Amino acid sequence: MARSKTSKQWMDEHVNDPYVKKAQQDGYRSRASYKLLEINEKDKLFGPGNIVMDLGSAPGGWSQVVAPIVGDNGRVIASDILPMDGIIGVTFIQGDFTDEAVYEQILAELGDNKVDTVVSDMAPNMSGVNTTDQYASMYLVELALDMARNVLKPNGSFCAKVFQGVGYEEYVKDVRSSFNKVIVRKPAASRPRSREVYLVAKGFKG
Ligand SMILES: C[S@@+](CC[C@H](N)C(=O)[O-])C[C@H]1O[C@@H](n2cnc3c(N)ncnc32)[C@H](O)[C@@H]1O
Repeated sequence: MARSKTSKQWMDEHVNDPYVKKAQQDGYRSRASYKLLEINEKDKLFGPGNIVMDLGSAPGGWSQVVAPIVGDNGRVIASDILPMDGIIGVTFIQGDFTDEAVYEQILAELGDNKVDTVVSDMAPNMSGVNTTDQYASMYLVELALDMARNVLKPNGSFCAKVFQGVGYEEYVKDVRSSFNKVIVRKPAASRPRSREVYLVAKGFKG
């Protein structure tokens, strides 16, 4: 009963959501595109010729934003546990990011290149149990930070979705230890009642 009420609420919200409508009009696969567009407008996360890694990329809304900006001289390496339809200029690797073999496959795809910006919009399937969900999501952002530390060029950038809750403050501190500047963003397209925020970290200390 409670469940069907929640799904109805979700469906009503989804149908009336201005970003869902806008995404359909603009040809974006996801309303999440508007979060990254807003963040990039403010924080200039990537530009022409950049190499960008997009973690938790499906269905592709963020890659669709990044690929035309980095252009023909740039590169986007995207990965998700779910399949993703192709996007010109984007190399996609499907697999579970917590699986070491997948992590290694992403590194292999990169070869000797270093990355200008790592973005992560990864979020686990929510079980509804707050502590379980919080631990699962913190684990994913910790792995994303680990990847960023491995692949970023000195002065590179990192942007990750993080849920405020247990472990959040420690995580922000950990990010601060590797970057010169860390800002917390809550884009307009992020639902107010969601505990998600986006950490934008610039100036990787290398
Ligand atoms: C909010 S969605 C990303 C939306 C995307 N940024 C876009 O604009 O289309 C979160 C994604 O994280 C992915 N994800 C969750 N757990 C993952 C894992 N263990 N490994 C890889 N991807 C994962 C989900 O499959 C989902 O596609």
